[in-house]
Amino acid sequence: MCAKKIAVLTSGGDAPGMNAAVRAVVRTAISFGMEVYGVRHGYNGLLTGEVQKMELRSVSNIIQHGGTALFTARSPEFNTPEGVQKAAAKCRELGIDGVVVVGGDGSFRGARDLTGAGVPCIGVPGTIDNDISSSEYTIGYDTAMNTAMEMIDRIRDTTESHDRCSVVEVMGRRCGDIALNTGIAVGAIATLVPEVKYDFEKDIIERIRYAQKTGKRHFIVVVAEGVGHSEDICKRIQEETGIESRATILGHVQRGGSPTLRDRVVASQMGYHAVELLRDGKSNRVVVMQGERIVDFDITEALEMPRVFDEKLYKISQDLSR
Ligand SMILES: Nc1ncnc2c1ncn2[C@@H]1O[C@H](COP(=O)(O)OP(=O)(O)O)[C@@H](O)[C@H]1O
Ligand SMILES: O=P(O)(O)OC[C@H]1O[C@](O)(COP(=O)(O)O)[C@@H](O)[C@@H]1O
Ligand SMILES: [Mg+2]
Repeated sequence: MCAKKIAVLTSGGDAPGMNAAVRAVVRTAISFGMEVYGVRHGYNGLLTGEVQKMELRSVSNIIQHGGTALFTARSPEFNTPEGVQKAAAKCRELGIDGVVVVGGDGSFRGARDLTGAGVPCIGVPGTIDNDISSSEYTIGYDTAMNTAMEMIDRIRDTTESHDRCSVVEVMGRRCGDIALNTGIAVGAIATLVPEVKYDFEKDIIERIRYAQKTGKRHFIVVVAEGVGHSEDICKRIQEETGIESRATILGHVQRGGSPTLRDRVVASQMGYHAVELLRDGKSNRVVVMQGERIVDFDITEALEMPRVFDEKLYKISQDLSR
């Protein structure tokens, strides 16, 4: 059945570009003659009925803003069989026959369960981590990496002035993509990612010593959040090399800020595609990027796809940082 009255929500960690996705869903739905509702605070809004009708102007002036105008949440109540049934009942009560969920892997599991409870859902990947295995790209990733790069460039100015070593922790719970890319972009001497086991002596100390011999006097080590222990790593570097060292955890600064052009455009394409799917009577699909094209997969199959770590990019990062 083709959806006539749809809802859109943002869920999990916010990501720059989520607003562009919401705007695209709302305006596409209206141009297809559908009614569209905005759900606040992620799945929590479906449980409490925090739902409002959206018009063309409801999404004016948000495309350039970070965060999510619909707010977001991690909802423990929804993450139970009873919670999913309660949310499905609320959708039926409101006459909502399709939901676009903008979020990460956790949110997609929720979308799969809600579809199972009778409410057709479409997932749109919005997370800075780029950890959705079925998609080459997730909304917010480009902005977050550029923010991390700019912050580390600043750290480098002061690190260089003092001939120090800076250990910088970037976000990425189970995924080293932000670390790997920013590590290359800032010329880190070592980059630690959760996908590759590291040896402290070989992968950090020996690299620093070799570069010291060739005249290098300041060092940046990038550590993914999923590897952690950046304070300890920093202390050990200072103890073993005698180089004065400082640790910085970049944290949530990476999740905020105005989305880059890439995030705004990809979010617009993905939001549009999601509404096309609901218009065509599809459900339990996730919108993804494959080879720079926007396509879709079954959510359940997409969630089972293994993540592919870019070994070649990792090798490049190793060979260039000397
Ligand atoms: N296995 C699951 N089944 C149903 N709902 C889930 C599941 N995992 C997560 N969710 C819902 O999705 C929300 C967002 O997931 P989370 O993992 O926190 O963020 P993200 O979507 O960014 O990965 C959770 O708070 C929960 O309500
Ligand atoms: O803001 P919170 O809830 O502490 O979550 C932090 C986590 O969210 C992220 O920023 C994004 O992850 P999700 O997209 O899975 O929410 C991770 O990089 C980080 O580990
Ligand atoms: Mg996640």
